[in-house]
Amino acid sequence: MQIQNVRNFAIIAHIDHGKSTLADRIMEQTQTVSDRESQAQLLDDLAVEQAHGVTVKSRTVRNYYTADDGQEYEYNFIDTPGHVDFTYEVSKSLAASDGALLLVDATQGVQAQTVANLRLAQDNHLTVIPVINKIDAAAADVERTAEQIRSLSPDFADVTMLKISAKTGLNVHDVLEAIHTTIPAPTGSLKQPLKALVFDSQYDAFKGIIAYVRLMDGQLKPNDKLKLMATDQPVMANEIGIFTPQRVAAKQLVAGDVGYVVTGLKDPQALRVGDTLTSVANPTATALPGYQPSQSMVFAGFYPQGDHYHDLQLAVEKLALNDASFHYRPESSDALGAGFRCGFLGIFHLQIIRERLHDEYGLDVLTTAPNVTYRVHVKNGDDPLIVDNPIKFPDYSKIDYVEEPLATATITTTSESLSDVMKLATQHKGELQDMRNQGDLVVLEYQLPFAEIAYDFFNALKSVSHGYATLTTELAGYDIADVVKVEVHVNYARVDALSFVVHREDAPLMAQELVHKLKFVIPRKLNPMPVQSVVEGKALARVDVPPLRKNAAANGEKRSTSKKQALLRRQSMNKRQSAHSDIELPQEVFNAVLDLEK
Ligand SMILES: Nc1nc2c(ncn2[C@@H]2O[C@H](COP(=O)(O)OP(=O)(O)OP(=O)(O)O)[C@@H](O)[C@H]2O)c(=O)[nH]1
Repeated sequence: MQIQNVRNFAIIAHIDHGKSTLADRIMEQTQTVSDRESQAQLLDDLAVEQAHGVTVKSRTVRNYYTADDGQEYEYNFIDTPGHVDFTYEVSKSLAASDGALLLVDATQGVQAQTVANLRLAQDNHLTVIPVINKIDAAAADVERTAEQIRSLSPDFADVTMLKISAKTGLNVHDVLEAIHTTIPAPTGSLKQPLKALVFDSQYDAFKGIIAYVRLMDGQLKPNDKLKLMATDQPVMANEIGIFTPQRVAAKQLVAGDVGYVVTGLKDPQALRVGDTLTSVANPTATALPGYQPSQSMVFAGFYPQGDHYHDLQLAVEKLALNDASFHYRPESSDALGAGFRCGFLGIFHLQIIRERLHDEYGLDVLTTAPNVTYRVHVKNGDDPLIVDNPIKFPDYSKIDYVEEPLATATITTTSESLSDVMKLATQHKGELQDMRNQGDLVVLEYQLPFAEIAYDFFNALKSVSHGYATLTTELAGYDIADVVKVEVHVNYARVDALSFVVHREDAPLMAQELVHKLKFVIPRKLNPMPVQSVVEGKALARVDVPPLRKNAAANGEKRSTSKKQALLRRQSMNKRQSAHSDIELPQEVFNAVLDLEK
C-alpha cells in the first residue's frame, strides 16, 4: 500500500455517544469482519467493558476500503474510551493518529467530554471531522447539535456536517469517504531510519510483551534487531503484524503503519509506553517526544487475600504495562502485611483495575479506603512531606500545616437539575467560579477539594441530575486545609490500614457513623471488642462488637455471684491479653470506610 493511501485516525466522543457502534459499522462496511463476528460489539472485549457497557482500553483495527474514486485505502482506526478517568488513554491514541472523527450524539448535543477531547485532538494537530450520530432517535435534535458543533471551533464554521446513525448504518458511507478526502496521509519516509512510537502494550502469557506501534519513519521486518531508546533495551522483533482487530502476522510494516511487535521481553518493567523503537544497525538520531507520565489523583492500598502476594505482584506489573496510567509500589501494613500502594486517575479507574484483577488474573484484592495526596508541612521541616498513605500521615503534634489538592470541576447540566446540582456541589465544599449557558445547558465551574470528588461525587451527580449532568475535573493546585487523621482502634489496638484523612469539621460525624458500621462487619471474637475512632489522641466515638457467645455474666442467667465474678475476671483477662489487632479484616470492613457519607 502506498503511504498516500493510508489514513490513521481515532474516534473520539463523550461517553455513550456511539464510538464503539460506529467502529463496528466501519469494520462491517469495509468487510473487515464477517457478518457473524459483527453480531456482537467486537471491540469492547474486556469483561469489565461488557459488564459496564463502556470502553476502557483503546483498540486498533486495520481496514481496507475501496473508495468511490476507485482506489483502495488502508484505514487504521483507534477506538478510544469516553469516561473522564480514561483521558490519558485517549491522548495516547491521538499521538498515533493524523485525524479524528469527533462523534456527537444528536439527542444530547455537545457535552463536556466532547469539548475536552476536541482540545486534545487540536493539541496533537489532528484534522478533526465532526459527525452527528443517532439521527434515527426520536429525541434527536440534529440542527441544534450542528449549531453547537459550529460554535466549538472556527474550523467548523463552514464544514458540511455529517449526519449519521451508527446503529442503522445510515450515511456511514459518507464518513468513510470523508476520511480519505479530509484526513491527510501520514508523512514520513521509508528511507529514513526506523522511528516508531510505542503507544500501547499488552502482556501475552505465551509471547511476552507485545508493543503497539505507529511507524513514523522507516520500515520493520520480522527478526529485525531493535532497541527502545529511553532505556537502551534491546528488542528482537520475533513477530510483527497488524490488527484486524485480532493480531495477524505481517511480513513488514512501513512508515505510516500502525501495528504490533512481539518483543520477546518477559519482564513487564522492561517497556514503557511512549518510548521510541528504532533499529540497532541504523538508529534514528532523535527519539519522539513521548508522553507526559500520567499523574495519579487517587491512591489506595491493594492487599492479597490469603497467600497470594507474588501473584498480585505479577498481576499489577502486567496491568501497569497495559494501562500506563495505573501506578503501583510495594507497601506494608501491620494489619494486612505486604501489599501495594496504587495510584489511579479516579475512583472509576480504581474500580476497573480491581475488576480486571478479578477477571483477568482471578485475584480478589482487599482495597483500603482511597485518598488523595497531602502536602504535610512539619514543624521545623524544610520541604513538605508528600503523603499519599494515611498510615504515613505524621502525628498531629508534629504538624505545622497541611495542604490538600484542589480541583476545578466543570459540570454541564440541564436547567431543571441546576438547583440540585448546585446544592450537591456546595455540600462538597464547592465554590462557584463561573456559570454560563451553552445552548439549553448550564455550565458550572466549581473549585473544590479533590478529596470531595474522589469518592462518590460522580455517582451522586448522576443521581441528582437523573443521568444528564456531566463532569470533567482538572487539578487546580494545592491549598491549606484543616484536615485530621481518623484512626480506628479495635480492642485498644490501632488498625493502621483503616486510617483515613478528612476535614476536621467532618470528623465527628464520620467517626460516629464509622464505628456503628464497623460494629456489624468486624468478625466477632469470644469477648466483646471495643471499636473506637480516635482523632488527635481522643476517642470521638465507640461501640462494642458483641462477643460470639453469650456474655454469661451480663445476660441475667442464674449463676452464683462468685461464678459471675470469675467469668468477668476471665473475660477481662482475655481482653488484656488480646489487646492487639489479630482480627481478620474482610473487605466489608474497608467498605465501611468507603461508604461513609461525606
Ligand atoms: N438510536 C441510536 N442509538 C445508538 C446509535 N449509535 C449508538 N447507539 C447506542 O448508544 C449506546 C452507546 O453506544 P456505544 O457505541 O457503546 O458508545 P461509546 O461511545 O462507544 O461508549 P463508551 O465506549 O463507553 O464511551 C448503545 O446503547 C448504542 O446502541 C445510533 O446511531 N442511534
